[in-house]
Amino acid sequence: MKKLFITGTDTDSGKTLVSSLILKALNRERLLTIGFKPIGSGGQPNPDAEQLRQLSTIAVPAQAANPFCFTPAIAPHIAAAQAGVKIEPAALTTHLRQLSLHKPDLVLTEGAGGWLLPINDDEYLSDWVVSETMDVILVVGMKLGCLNHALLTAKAIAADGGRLIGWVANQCTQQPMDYLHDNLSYLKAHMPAPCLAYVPYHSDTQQAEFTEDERRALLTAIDCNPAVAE
Ligand SMILES: Nc1ncnc2c1ncn2[C@@H]1O[C@H](COP(=O)(O)OP(=O)(O)OP(=O)(O)O)[C@@H](O)[C@H]1O
Ligand SMILES: C[C@H](N)[C@H](N)CCCCCC(=O)O
Ligand SMILES: [Mg+2]
Repeated sequence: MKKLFITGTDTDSGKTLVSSLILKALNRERLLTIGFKPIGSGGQPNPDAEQLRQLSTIAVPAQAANPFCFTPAIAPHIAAAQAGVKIEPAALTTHLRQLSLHKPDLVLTEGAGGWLLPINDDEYLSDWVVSETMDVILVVGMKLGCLNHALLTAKAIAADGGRLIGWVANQCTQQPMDYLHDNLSYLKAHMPAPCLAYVPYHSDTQQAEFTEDERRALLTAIDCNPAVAE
């Protein structure tokens, strides 16, 4: 079972949208997929988890797809403390193992916020991701400030011992950022992993899909040979 983790340069950078595009691309290869949002804040049920559940080929209950679910749209460790819950890495692993019993080819785990998300007073989600040896894809929300956010995140992933296999540029604002092309070129030259896709702004995100080349780049990055999967 492959374990893919989707992180972002920030909250609202486009992790759920890009996760959805990845699931759509993998589903076309008839791979068995489960979308997992272990920790979510901002709604019950969590809207991200529900979106990923709809695009997963294996159906799992809402609670299994999003075991730590908090209503207020605040940092999850604060919401957890308010609810009298402590989020611990061992529990995250238990929930992931439960999903593995469905025998998926791939579990796509969406983070919350960015790479260094506190899960309690002492621990970060990123440490659990590294301990689970997940492949990481970084979603870069293309807006002013993203160069620093993308480069810092890539540095942190490497320093933590994580495996960044690629990044996706996501035009997360309706008005494209100024000098988009120059910013993209800079990141392509300086990020330590390949750019797998550029996602333009979509007025209807449900219609969004990767191009054929992007789908192939993704399958190569996660080491899924289409010929074998078909
Ligand atoms: N390329 C895009 N085109 C149109 N809308 C977008 C695009 N990227 C992001 N959005 C919109 O911006 C909002 C934030 O995107 P998204 O929910 O994917 O971010 P996120 O990183 O998953 O946030 P969170 O940290 O809450 O999980 C959503 O309403 C989404 O539809
Ligand atoms: C509510 C929001 N959309 C996300 N679900 C949670 C973002 C947490 C960010 C924590 C932080 O880094 O400050
Ligand atoms: Mg999301």
